[in-house]
Amino acid sequence: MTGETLPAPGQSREVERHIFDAELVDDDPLREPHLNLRRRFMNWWQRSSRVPAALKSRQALRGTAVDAVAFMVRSPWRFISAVGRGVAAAARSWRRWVRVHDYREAAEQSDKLADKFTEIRALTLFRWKVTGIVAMATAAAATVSYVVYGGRVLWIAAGIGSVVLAVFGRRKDGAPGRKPVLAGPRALTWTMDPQVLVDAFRDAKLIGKDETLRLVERAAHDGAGWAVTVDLPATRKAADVIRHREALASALAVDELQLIVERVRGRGGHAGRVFLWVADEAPYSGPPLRFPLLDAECWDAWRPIPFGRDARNRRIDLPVVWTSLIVGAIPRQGKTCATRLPAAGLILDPCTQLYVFDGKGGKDWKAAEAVAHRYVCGDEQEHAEAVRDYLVELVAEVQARFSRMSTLDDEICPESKITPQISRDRDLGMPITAVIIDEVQVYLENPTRLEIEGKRTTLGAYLADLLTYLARKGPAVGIVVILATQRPDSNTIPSRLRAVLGSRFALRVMDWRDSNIVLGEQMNTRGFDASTLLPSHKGVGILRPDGDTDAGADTVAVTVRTFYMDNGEWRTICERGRALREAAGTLTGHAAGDDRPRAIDQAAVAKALGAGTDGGVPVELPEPLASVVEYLGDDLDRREFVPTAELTEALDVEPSVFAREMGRLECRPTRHRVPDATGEVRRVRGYFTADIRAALDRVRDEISSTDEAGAGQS
Ligand SMILES: Nc1ncnc2c1ncn2[C@@H]1O[C@H](COP(=O)(O)OP(=O)(O)OP(=O)(O)O)[C@@H](O)[C@H]1O
Repeated sequence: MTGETLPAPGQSREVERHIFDAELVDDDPLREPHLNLRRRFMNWWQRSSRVPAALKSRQALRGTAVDAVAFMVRSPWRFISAVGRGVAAAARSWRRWVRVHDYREAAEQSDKLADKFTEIRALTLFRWKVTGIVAMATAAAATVSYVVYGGRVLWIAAGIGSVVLAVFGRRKDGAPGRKPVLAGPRALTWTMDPQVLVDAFRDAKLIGKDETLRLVERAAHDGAGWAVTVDLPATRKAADVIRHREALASALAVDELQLIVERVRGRGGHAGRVFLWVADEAPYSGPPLRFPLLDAECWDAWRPIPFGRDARNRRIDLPVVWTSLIVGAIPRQGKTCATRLPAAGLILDPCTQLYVFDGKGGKDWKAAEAVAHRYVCGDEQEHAEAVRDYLVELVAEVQARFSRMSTLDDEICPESKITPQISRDRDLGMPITAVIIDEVQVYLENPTRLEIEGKRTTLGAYLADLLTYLARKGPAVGIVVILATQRPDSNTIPSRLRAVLGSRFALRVMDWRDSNIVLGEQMNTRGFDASTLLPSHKGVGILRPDGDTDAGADTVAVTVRTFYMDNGEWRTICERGRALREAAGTLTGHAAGDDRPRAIDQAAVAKALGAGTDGGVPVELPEPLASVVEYLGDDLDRREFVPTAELTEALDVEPSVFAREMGRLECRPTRHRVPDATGEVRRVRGYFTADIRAALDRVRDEISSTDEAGAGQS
């Protein structure tokens, strides 16, 4: 994924060299002493600790001026609130004094309240009298002063009094009773007062009561929002702030879609440095975003394809070669539009071959017929069978490409992986080949029973096997698999297929489970849940690209509003793609009127698939059981008990969510005595492996009985 274009490193080196040369060449020797003096003065100015930091650069001066203006603007309000707090604090202190609070408390604690009662009462009465006398004396003094000197003196006295109260009531961190219980709305106040930001972090439980933040960069307006960079206290992690973004948004009184939290990596970044950006208003609204490739004459499939913009309006590009993509959403959220974006990039590269299968059977993909090497549109049996035949053809093609690649010399093929040069060399016959399937669930749910090389299966399961093979092995030889589905549930998209799809894009889905199915296990607990997107957010989804994002490996996903292309514009792209292919002589297959299937070695294909699935159809275990079984491996039989803490840490899951999901599988935790690292025996919560094995058997039984019932019906 890439953002806005930055100057190439080579360019910046060139700029540096220019400055260096200019400093060496000086043909006026008379200016030299003057220049030296100036340089030495500047050096001293920059390094001297006596010169205030604010005067050392224009930027620092501007920052200080902004701070000063903000301070002046805030001062009246801060003064009034400090006086208010001073009045409350003074009243509270007087009350404690007049009630002889300390003496009373001490007597209470030593059980001598009854003995001291008369003394305390006498003291209380005396203090009330003192209060009365002081009040009367003050009133008399005020009246006399007013009569003698006029109203001015009262104003001066009130001024001095309020300054004294303001000093008395100034906010001290952690002082009880000095903080109002009900704070006003926080939105944007944090930009003026970093203390509000610290309070928000404390309220969201991201830092402790006694901990604070270090401001790395002061809040500044950046694009359509406010940005700030802070350092967390030692031992606190930026990844946790990202995970609990929603709590922080609540503490800052903004919608979670308005808040962007990123870990700062690379130079100047570390595990505890967080960048926050808060949008001024709800992002992702406004008119649809125009697709930049509408103005491109052609495109290189190897370049990341413009996909959309994030909340900060940064362009998000999606690489498609060497990876694969799944798009999932409930109907009418912009799934087809999102899938057509990478397809458009591939169409505009005349060296790319396209297999387009539309399970919906509408006109969304009709225009692609003009460029597609293979094209199927419809949800009938014949269509599912045609898709199967073409996928088998592709699996055979992958095998053929691997064997051809093994004969290439190291110079052409250095890594036994396709390169741009190989993909464009027509003699090698390995163009980038994209399989794009919209509404893939239509084909994957096909229940027709099949027997492939003696193994009983369904047509849908066989298609899933073929796609799994293509997504797993294909990228290395230039095969790109792009799938879109309206039903991102675990029964429709088997986990063996999901596991090999590199990039994921989830538009709005029904619940967090569906979101996790598209984006990956536990992504909701890491702060990414596509079910929280709004219905009005058409084309807005969470993108989890293959590999690291610019924001680093901890920011695994980004919310993106996709570019939009209407049917007319889509048709224009397809027509342009056809013209490019005609000119390059690369129009083949369906688009060139040739739908003849290629001769295939079915046995070799079945063997390849068999090797990929360990010779049998794997049983689909529900999560988190699948992850627990995978983590424990042989320990599932060897160990007797596994502590919950060990499992939740290893699987990186929220303990409460984990307990609930395991409970649903009738697997409940118990307390058991286990020795810790020091050998001391302690009672800890966890699961007996016998219970996990029993849950595993139950799930396997359920799956096989459903399979048999399905077979019986057909
Ligand atoms: N990026 C976008 N920006 C603005 N509007 C969009 C965007 N993407 C989609 N839409 C709107 O959403 C509507 C539905 O889009 P689309 O047909 O792609 O949804 P879908 O999820 O494929 O629907 P279905 O499941 O019925 O096929 C479109 O008609 C369009 O008006």
